[in-house]
Amino acid sequence: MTLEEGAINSKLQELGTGWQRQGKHLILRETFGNFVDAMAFAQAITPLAEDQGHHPDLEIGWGRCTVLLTTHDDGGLTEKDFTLAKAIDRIR
Ligand SMILES: C[C@H](O)[C@H](O)[C@H]1CNC2=NC(N)=NC(=O)C2=N1
Repeated sequence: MTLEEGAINSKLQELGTGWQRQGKHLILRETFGNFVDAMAFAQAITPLAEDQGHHPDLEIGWGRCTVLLTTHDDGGLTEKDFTLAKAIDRIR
């Protein structure tokens, strides 16, 4: 079940700095000093996603890893996206 606007805005405030809401996505653009660290960040997210059965779209380039969260099955933002975002915050 997708979250209502008010719930999305209040949950967004509970997340770490840098998370942005764009339409049906939560987005985090992390930067690094090299490609290896960007890849390592993506790899560190892997077990969190597997544990939660919820998977981000990741875009990796030199010095950057962009995390996009949405619940494809429901067509928008759900609790699952915020739960994964919080877990990602703990490994930043
Ligand atoms: C069958 C499987 O559990 C589902 O397709 C899950 C897997 N991971 C998922 N991840 C995300 N981000 N959205 C989903 O709707 C989703 N669905």
